[in-house]
Amino acid sequence: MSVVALVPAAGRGVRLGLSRPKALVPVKGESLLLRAVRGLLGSGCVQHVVVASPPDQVEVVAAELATLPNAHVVPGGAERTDSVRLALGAVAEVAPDAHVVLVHDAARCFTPASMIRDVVSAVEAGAPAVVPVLPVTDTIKKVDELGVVVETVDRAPLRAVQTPQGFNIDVLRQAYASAGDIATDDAGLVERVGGKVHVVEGHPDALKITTAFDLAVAEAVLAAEESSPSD
Ligand SMILES: Nc1ccn([C@@H]2O[C@H](COP(=O)(O)OP(=O)(O)OP(=O)(O)O)[C@@H](O)[C@H]2O)c(=O)n1
Ligand SMILES: C[C@](O)(CO)[C@H](O)COP(=O)(O)O
Repeated sequence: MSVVALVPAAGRGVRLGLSRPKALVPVKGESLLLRAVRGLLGSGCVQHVVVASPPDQVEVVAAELATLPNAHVVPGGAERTDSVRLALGAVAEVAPDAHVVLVHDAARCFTPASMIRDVVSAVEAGAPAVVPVLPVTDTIKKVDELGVVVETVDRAPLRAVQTPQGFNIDVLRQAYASAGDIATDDAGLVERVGGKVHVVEGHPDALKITTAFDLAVAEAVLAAEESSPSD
């Protein structure tokens, strides 16, 4: 039995605004993707990784990961969900004995190993689906189409969701087979087919690098971790 991680990395990074796909953008000389995949394989609980690459960059991405054993590359799709679906389709060949599947954004490349292990452990303990979460710290308001506040939402039960998200592999396959096409995260598809999604504690270091500001934050996180490694 093995754990396989799917890494959707086929996005263009429009909000980051650089000339290359976001996953290939370097932070201190190493790409987000290389850092993310090495983090998964180095966590000690992931045996295989399937990366969904920008379709026109498959060879570049394969070369980027050439030093990592058990990292496989497939062409991604137009939306994140399409990329995950394509990577999931490769699992039967790449890791036929997989019982747990993680889905992890290349853009969350500083995720602590302990958080990856927590997600895997929760699935192995019997949860069909697991997401790491953080409490919401801002006040949250609903606004109408005119930009007027209609409600202040009680934030106590709200959580911001990170990746890796972990699944019993049959549960994720069933969700992708029957839940329809678009969701902003993979657990959302499981929810749609009535599956129970459990939570574990997330971590601020698992931020999703989306904007130039996030990239600057990532540089700072890396500098801090290099000066006092915790994992
Ligand atoms: N068609 C897509 C779109 C996104 N992703 C991946 O999904 C993750 C989360 O998406 P996001 O952070 O929004 O990345 P981008 O889509 O690249 O960003 P943007 O929306 O700014 O273009 C990223 O690792 C991204 O590469 C993907 O594999 N396939
Ligand atoms: C999957 C995700 O990272 C969970 O927070 C997030 O939903 C991805 O959203 P994006 O709009 O594709 O960046």
